[in-house]
Amino acid sequence: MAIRPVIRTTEPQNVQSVFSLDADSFGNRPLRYFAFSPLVGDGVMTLDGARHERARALIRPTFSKTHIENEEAYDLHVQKLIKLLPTDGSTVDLQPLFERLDLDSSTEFIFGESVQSLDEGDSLVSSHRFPAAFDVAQQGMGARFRMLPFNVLHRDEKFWEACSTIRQFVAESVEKAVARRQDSKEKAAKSYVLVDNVVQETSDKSEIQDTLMNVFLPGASLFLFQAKWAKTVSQILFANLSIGHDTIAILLSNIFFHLARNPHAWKKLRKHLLELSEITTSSLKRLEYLYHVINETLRVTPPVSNMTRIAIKDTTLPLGGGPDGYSPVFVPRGTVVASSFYALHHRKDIYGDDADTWRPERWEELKLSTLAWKFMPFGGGAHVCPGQNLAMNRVAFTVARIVVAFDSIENRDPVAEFVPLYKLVTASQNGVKVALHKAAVS
Ligand code: HEM
Repeated sequence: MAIRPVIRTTEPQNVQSVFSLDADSFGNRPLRYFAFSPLVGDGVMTLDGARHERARALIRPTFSKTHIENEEAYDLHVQKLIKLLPTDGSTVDLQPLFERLDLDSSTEFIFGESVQSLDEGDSLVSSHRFPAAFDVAQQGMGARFRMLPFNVLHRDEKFWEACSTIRQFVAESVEKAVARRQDSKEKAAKSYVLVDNVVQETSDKSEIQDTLMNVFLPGASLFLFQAKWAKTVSQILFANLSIGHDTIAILLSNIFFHLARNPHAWKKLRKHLLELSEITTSSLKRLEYLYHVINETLRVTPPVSNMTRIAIKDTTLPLGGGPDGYSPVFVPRGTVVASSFYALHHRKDIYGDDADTWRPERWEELKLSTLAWKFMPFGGGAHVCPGQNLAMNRVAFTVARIVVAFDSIENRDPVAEFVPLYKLVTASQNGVKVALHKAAVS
C-alpha cells in the first residue's frame, strides 16, 4: 500500500473516530509488520481486526486485577533501587535507575525471569545476553522502520543474529513455563507471570513466543534515536512503538522531575503518605493526591506523546474539512493520521489558560469520566493499553516508597524546564538530576 502524507489532528472527535468509532478503517499492520515481524511475529502490535482480538484474548487473563497486584515481588525490585539512591545529598540521575527497575520487573512479569540489572551496581551495561541483543534488534527495527517504503532492502546480519538470540531466550522461558504447567492449572492461574498464563490458553509455542514479545516490545524501545522532536514521517510513525516497560520508567522519571521543581507538592504528598498505616496497592488507591500527581504528569508530559494509524480504506474524519475546518475531511487509503497526545493535553480550551503548568490540584475539579478522547495517556479503543492498571499500580507504589523514604527532594538540574527527548517515548533530555535528603524517620 502506498503511504501518503500525514494528517495531524488533536480534535477529540477525530481522535475518537480513528481509535474507536471508525477504527475498522484504520490499521497498524501495514506500518509495523515488516519492521517488527522478525522479532515479534504476529501479536497485538502487528495485527488488526479479528486476529488482533484473538491476540488480545491471550494476554487478557494476566492483566486482570488479581494477577497484577503481586506487590511483594515488585517491592523487591523497588527496595533494590532505593538502596542505590545516595543518602549523602549527592546528585543522582533517577532516569536510568527507573529504566533498570522497569527492565527487571517487566522481564520477570512477562518471561518469569528478571534480568536483574539493578544488581549490577553502577554499571549500566548488563552482562545478560537479553538486553544486549535487544539493543541491537531495536537498532535494526528502527532502521527497517525509517526505510519505509524501501525497507525490503534492509540487510544486517547482526540484526538477524540478535533476533535469534532473543527468540532463543523467549523459547527457553516458554519451555520452563510448559514444565511448570505440570503443576495444577489452578496454581498457574494464580501466577502473575504472563508466560505461565499464556501456556494455559494455547499450546502453540510459536504463538506463545509471539504473544510475549508483543507485550515486551511496546515499551522496550529504549535508546533508539535522540532527536529533540520527531520531524519526519518515519519518526512520527516510529514514536508509535514505545509503549511497555520503558513507559513506566519514563512516567516515574517525569513525576520526580516535576516533584523536584515543586517541593510543596512533595511535602503535601509525603504528609498524606505518612498518615497511611502501610503502603499497599489498595491503601494507595484511597490517596487521591497521589493520583492527582500521577494524572497531572501523564497530562503535561505523557510518556506516549503521539500515536498514529494508517487508513486501510478510503474514509473521512469528522472535522478539518471545508473553509472553516468544521466539515468532514476525506482521508484516502494509505494516509497516516497522527494524533499528538501532548498537544491535546495542552489545549487551553480543555485544561484552562494554565494548561502548560504542572498543577496536580487541578484534578480536584477535573473528572476522568468527562475527559474521554481528551486525556489519552493510555490510548483508547481496541488497542487501549492493556497494562494501564499494572502501570498505575506500580507507579503509585514506587512513588510512595521513595517519597516516604526521603524527607525532601532538591532539583540539581540547572535547566528548569522539561526539555523533551523524543526517544520513542517522550523523556526528559536532561534526565532527572536531583538530591534526595534522608528522612529522620521513615
Ligand atoms: C505509564 C505506562 C504506560 C503508558 C503511558 C502506556 C501507553 C500505551 C498506549 C498509548 C497504548 C496504545 C497504543 C495504540 O493505540 O496503538 C499502549 C498499548 C499497549 N501497551 Fe501500554 N502503556 C504503559 C504501560 C504498559 C505496560 C506496563 C505494558 C505491559 C507490561 C504495556 C503493554 C502494552 C501493549 C501490549 C500495548 C498494545 C496493545 C494493542 O495494540 O492491543 N503498556 N500503551
